[in-house]
Parts: sequence; structure tokens; C-alpha cells
Amino acid sequence: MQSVVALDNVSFAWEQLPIVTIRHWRVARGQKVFLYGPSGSGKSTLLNLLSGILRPQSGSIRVLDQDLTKMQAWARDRFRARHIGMVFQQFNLLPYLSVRENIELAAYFSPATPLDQTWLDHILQRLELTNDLLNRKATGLSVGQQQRVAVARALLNRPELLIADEPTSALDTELRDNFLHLLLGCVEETGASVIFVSHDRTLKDYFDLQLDLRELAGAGEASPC
Ligand SMILES: Nc1ncnc2c1ncn2[C@@H]1O[C@H](COP(=O)(O)OP(=O)(O)OP(=O)(O)O)[C@@H](O)[C@H]1O
Repeated sequence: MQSVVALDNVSFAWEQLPIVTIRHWRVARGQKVFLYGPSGSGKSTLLNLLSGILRPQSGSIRVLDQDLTKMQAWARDRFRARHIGMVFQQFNLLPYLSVRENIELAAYFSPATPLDQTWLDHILQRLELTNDLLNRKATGLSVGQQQRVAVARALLNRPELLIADEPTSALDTELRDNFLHLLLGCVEETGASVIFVSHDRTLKDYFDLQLDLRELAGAGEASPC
């Protein structure tokens, strides 16, 4: 099976303090990974390494066979905009833009990917983002609606990899389950791989593989592929 993510001998330290150490890790195409670990164990740092926001002190991080550690910062930014969708706990929506403009930002940052209006209309419908919401300011929406806008933006360019950092922590149980169904339903259509970080272990059954970050640092061989 082809790997979308391949890490080898990666180490990253904040101010000389080792935070992420991974000998070998593979995530297969279409695989959905639930990543957990104690607070401060380096989950967000790992996601930032996978998306090329941070660069490790040593090792290789390959996404879709491209070694992010060998790219300049501008090339990593361009690669991320095209191939990696990201959803965060705080949504990261721009308050002065409308919902539609917030979503279309993903296409603006990836000029090589023309806006696919048919796909956009489809995900808006799947994510239950109705027409009347699209012209409103993003901050005027409910928490659940804002999170679905963030997902629409993350999926607009049909990324091969979706990274989510605690995206459900602001949602109550009912919204959380609805959100996961919508998110994973859309992802199923694109065939993207998912790396999903959460403290909430009750969510783990939505995913193909549950992984403790500490296992990655230790034995290394965390994925069967
Ligand atoms: N910009 C930074 N500068 C220095 N140290 C940092 C920085 N960002 C994170 N750290 C440290 O790196 C360690 C891992 O942080 P990280 O946010 O990756 O953990 P986490 O597992 O995501 O935690 P949580 O579950 O609480 O969100 C922590 O000790 C944190 O203090």
C-alpha cells in the first residue's frame, strides 16, 4: 500500500529539549489515524512538522513522496496549501471575511488549483452550510457552524492529507458526533488520509488506527503498512 506520510529518524527539540522522536512511521493512503497522548507530549508539534510549518533538526518527513525537510519555507507553504488540509480547535477563520470568502481562501493560497465550483457546492451541501450562511461574517455563526466552515475550507482543494488538531473540543457531544460523521463522510469521498489529534478517547472508534504518540517514539513501527 502506498504511503501518504513517511517519517524516518525524525527528531525535533524546542530549545534543546527533545519533544518529537520518531524512528519510523507510515500512514497509508486513505488511512484514518487517531493520535493521542498526554498534554505536552508533542502532538501539536508533530502536526506542525507533518504540515511543514516546523522543520526537524534531523530525519526525513515525506508527504506524497516529497521530502518536506529538503524544501525551502516558501515551497513548503505552497505544498501545504495544495496537498494538506488543516482544521484546528480555534477554527482560524478571518473575522472580517464572509463565510464564502473564508472557504475560498484555500483556493487563493493554491493558485495552481482552480476553484472547483461543483465540488464546493457539494461539500457545502454535505456540511449543511446553507446559502443564507455564505454571505454572513464567519464570526456571526455558531461554534458548530464555524467548525464546518473550517472543514469546507480544509477540503476545498481535495487534499490528500487532512490534519485535525482537537477540532471537536469546543463542541458538545451531539455536535461532536454530527461533526465527525460529516467530516469523515466528506473525506471518504476524496480518499484522503486523516491524522486526527484529540484528548477525547471516546472518538477513537471512528478511526482505522489508534496511536499513542509515545508508541511512535518508542518501538517506532506503529503502522502495519
Ligand atoms: N513555540 C514553542 N517554544 C518552546 N516550547 C514549545 C513551543 N511550542 C510547544 N512547546 C513545548 O513543546 C512541548 C509539546 O507541546 P505540544 O503543544 O506539541 O504538546 P501537545 O501534546 O499538543 O499538548 P496538548 O495536548 O496540551 O495540546 C510542550 O512542553 C511545550 O511547552
